Amino acid sequence: MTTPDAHRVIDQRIDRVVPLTTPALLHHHLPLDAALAEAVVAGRRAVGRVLDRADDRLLVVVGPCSVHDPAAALEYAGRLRETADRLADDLLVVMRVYFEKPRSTVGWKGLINDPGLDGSGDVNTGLRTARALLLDVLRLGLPVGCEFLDPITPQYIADTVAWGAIGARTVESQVHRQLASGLSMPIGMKNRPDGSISTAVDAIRAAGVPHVFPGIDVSGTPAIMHTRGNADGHLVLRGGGGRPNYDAESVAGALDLLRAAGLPERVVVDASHANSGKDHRRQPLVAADVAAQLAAGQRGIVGIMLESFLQPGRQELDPTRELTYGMSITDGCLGWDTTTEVLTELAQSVRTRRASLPASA
Ligand SMILES: O=C[C@H](O)[C@H](O)COP(=O)(O)O
Ligand SMILES: C=C(OP(=O)(O)O)C(=O)O
Repeated sequence: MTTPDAHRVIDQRIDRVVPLTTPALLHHHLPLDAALAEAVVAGRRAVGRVLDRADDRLLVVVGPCSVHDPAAALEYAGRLRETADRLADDLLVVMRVYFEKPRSTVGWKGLINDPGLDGSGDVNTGLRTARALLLDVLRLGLPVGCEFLDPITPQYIADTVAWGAIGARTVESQVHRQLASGLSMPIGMKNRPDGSISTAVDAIRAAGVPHVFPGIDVSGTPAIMHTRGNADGHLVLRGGGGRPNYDAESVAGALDLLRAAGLPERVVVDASHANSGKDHRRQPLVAADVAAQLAAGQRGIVGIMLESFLQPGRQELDPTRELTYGMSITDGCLGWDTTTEVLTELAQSVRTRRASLPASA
């Protein structure tokens, strides 16, 4: 307190302050060893090569809408690893391991914020659980993808991540654009919930250049971050404003916007969210449309995102009822069987695209 009256003006709406572990301490207890660090570097490089079309495979970011049960997420990762290996000639599979949920109004904000699923907000446990799971997924041999929402969480987990997203609700935020400019992995910028694509294009441009902003360093100390800019920014089409934007015409329009902005013409299509009207049963239809575009030779689509878990659909987080194992508590997900069918179809479409294009294209 700086003056005797400070208590009258400081933290008037803060109920409680709980110490937070530092990134360095978490890394100390849950280290990324040399082999895993090499896997992260290789994963980021592989994603970058697909984005640059030096590799003609399709990037597939697939996994639960959110992780609420690490055991179920790890079981999912084990299954995904086998499928990813089987389809590795055509698909670069990155597992969605999402711990931070941006909410339209209120709701569960993800495992880092509330690992107890009960509003108790034990962020220290959340960070520890999240990092442990990320390391486990890496050990299984899968690269991971996360959304970065809170500006300080990357110091705790970003060293494990091969692909990141800035979500639809934060893509216009300067804080998130600055953050993306310093993140070490390729970052997908979602179009805004109202469907605005130009906002995401602006975000790619903003994150592509250096910034200076206050943050924390790995020791947890406040620090002025001088970033280099992220050249691997790309657009993620997730639909919005009541309409999808995965169809060929929308994709062509988005590629035009990127070209006009002097950016690489490449998009990832999110088959979920407003592209499926949040109905998981529609994701295969979106994927089939994307597959048809690929088979017709569309090279501007470099990736797809699917929300998928062990069980299809979603369930309410209701403290009075036991949760169904392997089912989403946020947006509805494809079940495992449908996921493998969709991935197999996408791999076939990549082969068709490859066969239809000259080798040097
Ligand atoms: O991906 C998950 C949700 O779409 C996102 O967190 C927003 O959810 P909400 O609109 O239910 O808050
Ligand atoms: C919240 C998400 O997506 P969006 O930002 O597109 O709503 C998500 O992918 O989990």
